[in-house]
Amino acid sequence: MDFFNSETLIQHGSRLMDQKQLQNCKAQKGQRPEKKKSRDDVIMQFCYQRMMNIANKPNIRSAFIPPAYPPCITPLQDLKKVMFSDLLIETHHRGSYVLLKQITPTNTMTGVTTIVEDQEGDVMYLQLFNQDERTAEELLQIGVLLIVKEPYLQLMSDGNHGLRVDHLSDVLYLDADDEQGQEEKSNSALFWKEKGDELFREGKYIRAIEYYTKSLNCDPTDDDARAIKMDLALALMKTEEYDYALRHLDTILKDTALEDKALFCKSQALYNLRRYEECCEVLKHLCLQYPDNKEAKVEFSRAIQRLAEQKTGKYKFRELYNDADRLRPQLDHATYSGLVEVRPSGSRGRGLFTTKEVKAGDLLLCEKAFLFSFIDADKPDGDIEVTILLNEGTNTITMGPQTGLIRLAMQKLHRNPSLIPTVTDLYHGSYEPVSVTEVDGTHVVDAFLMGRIAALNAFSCPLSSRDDHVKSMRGKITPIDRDPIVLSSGIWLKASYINHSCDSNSRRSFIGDMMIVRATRDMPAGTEITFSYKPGGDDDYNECEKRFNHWGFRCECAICQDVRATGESIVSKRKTLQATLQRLFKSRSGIDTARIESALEKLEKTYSQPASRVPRLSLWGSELSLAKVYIDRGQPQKALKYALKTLESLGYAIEGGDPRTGVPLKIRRWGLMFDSLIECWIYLSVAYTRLRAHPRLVADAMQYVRLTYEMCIGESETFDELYHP
Ligand SMILES: C[S@@+](CC[C@H](N)C(=O)[O-])C[C@H]1O[C@@H](n2cnc3c(N)ncnc32)[C@H](O)[C@@H]1O
Repeated sequence: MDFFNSETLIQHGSRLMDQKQLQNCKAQKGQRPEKKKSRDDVIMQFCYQRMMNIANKPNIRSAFIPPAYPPCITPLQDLKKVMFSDLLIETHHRGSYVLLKQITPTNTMTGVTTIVEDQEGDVMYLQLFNQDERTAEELLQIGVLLIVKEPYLQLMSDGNHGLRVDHLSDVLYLDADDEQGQEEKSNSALFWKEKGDELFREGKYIRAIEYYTKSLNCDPTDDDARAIKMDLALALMKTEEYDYALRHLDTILKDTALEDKALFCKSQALYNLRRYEECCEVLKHLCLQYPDNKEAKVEFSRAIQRLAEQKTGKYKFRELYNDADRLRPQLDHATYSGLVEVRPSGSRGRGLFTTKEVKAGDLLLCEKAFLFSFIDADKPDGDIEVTILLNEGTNTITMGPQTGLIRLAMQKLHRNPSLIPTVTDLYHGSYEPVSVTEVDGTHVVDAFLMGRIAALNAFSCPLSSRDDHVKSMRGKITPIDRDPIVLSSGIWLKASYINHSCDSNSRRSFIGDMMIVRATRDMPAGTEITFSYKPGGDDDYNECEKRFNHWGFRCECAICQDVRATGESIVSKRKTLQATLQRLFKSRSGIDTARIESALEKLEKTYSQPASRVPRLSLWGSELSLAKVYIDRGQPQKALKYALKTLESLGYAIEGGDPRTGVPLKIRRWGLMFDSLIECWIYLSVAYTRLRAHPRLVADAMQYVRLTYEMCIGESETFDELYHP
């Protein structure tokens, strides 16, 4: 089965959407669940499902996302304890909580599932979504006590009833010793520290943190407290809870015995939070105070490199490619955003604007993904897992790597709450999140808010724009026809403020999880940067109206406005002519250039506005194909004509370039940017060579090949490897 065939997946998703389960749920809403199965039957069924899941890992996992519901913001002490027998189907039990004991191992599917019992011995499925695997592995063990706040009882697809938890702060993991294992009780700080050390050595960092925290609560001496905090900070670094590590480290930095260890740990926490300036300060101090610390020197030079990238936007792109591994595309590089800032953008909300004048090709952003999820497409089909999420609230289907982003976001923010405001500030439409940010000592991150943010801000992307370009050069993929099930998806915080325009002035490209945005036009300071969210044409009136429904806006760029003003019948004539042209280019009896030229003339007549005002999206592709035909047939004059026409149709204004006069070729006004324009400029240079034009013209055309490559691929360091000048 071809997992990247989106049709198959969409059909699979639609079938699930139609499932009777949804109707059943609605019909039973508010009812008390019927007890059809005995406790043993429920446990046996679960264990069987778990065994099957382990034995034949399914390739497609699917899950329903219920209509949005807010996280619990009431402290536990104000909630009332209830039992399973009090719960009603499809109901959020506001003001209540259930105390549960885990009685089976876990089964990991789209969420983590286990069987729990309440204090009356009734059993039920518990489904925890957005949990990370490490927490599930370390904390969810048979015998563990949990509290689920404001429980939500669902009818599951297999007919069983289950508690569903989406928000991480709605589950509290109790200390099992509170209710059992009394022999483990101790008031000795060192007893708990030793237990923590043991768990740390076993790599069970979450539990080690639990024990170090217990140890600190047992009134250790000042010296012991500092040592425990150091161990705690090291465990927190392992679980990527850098904010919390910093909090503890700051209290022990005065301890001379621990200072270098604590400073080093602090520098690493700051580095991981991408606070490079502060990180450099700490490492500078550390290197001065402890000149023998070799590791600190290495880290200092790494942090200095990041800071330089952040400040200057100078990257060694070759290094980025070397670092970007198919299996580890997350790169260790800093974000540069020196020429842009977020400002209000009228009816478009906020947008990203230039702060200085920029030239076509200038680097506007080189941004490290905040979140990144990918599928290794080189795996055999049988090993690829695809998740499909069916959203009952918005009636939408999400699949592929984007489905992992919500879980990643929840975990990252849960571990590092200092990052929450930047993420929750991203556009989330009309979704209204709860205003409480902390409850029961835990930060509240709304899973449905993250869902909206991911849906409206995530971009799908290739793992390398350059590799894609090479593949498309070899005819393996056509960028425009790319299957919508792409292989990676991420959220880039700054780039999330870039609004869409079909008539855009920038291009984004990717190396691993770094997004590179370059200007494709000369722009004065204060220009709003736009790029295209979704490729589209100007030959489908209805599509033009609906293309951005997902994002909740209608594009008002010059191209879309012109499609509307042109009217449905002329616009659909474009489609017919485009189909004719495609047929003519594919004709087995040979390409009839006269007929192609005549169809192109007719197509040109469907446009009433000059191309400099409204680029002609239906025209340029065929003009470029015709230029290639003329190059192949040794007719350089005609090739030159159609290559120049291609540029003109995309809104470019070209000066000079006449092979007879040799007046230098210069772009007076930049138009729309597409990868295929690299080819277009190559045809121009070939045509000039064959026409024996002044060598300056060949050089001018080649200079634009390089610049176009830089805009589309993100860098020009690798240009010469592909295109020898
Ligand atoms: C990724 S966000 C872009 C930043 C957003 N404007 C903000 O205020 O944070 C996408 C949202 O921006 C708005 N948007 C983007 N392009 C637009 C356009 N051309 N016209 C109107 N709204 C647009 C839509 O609301 C869309 O859902």
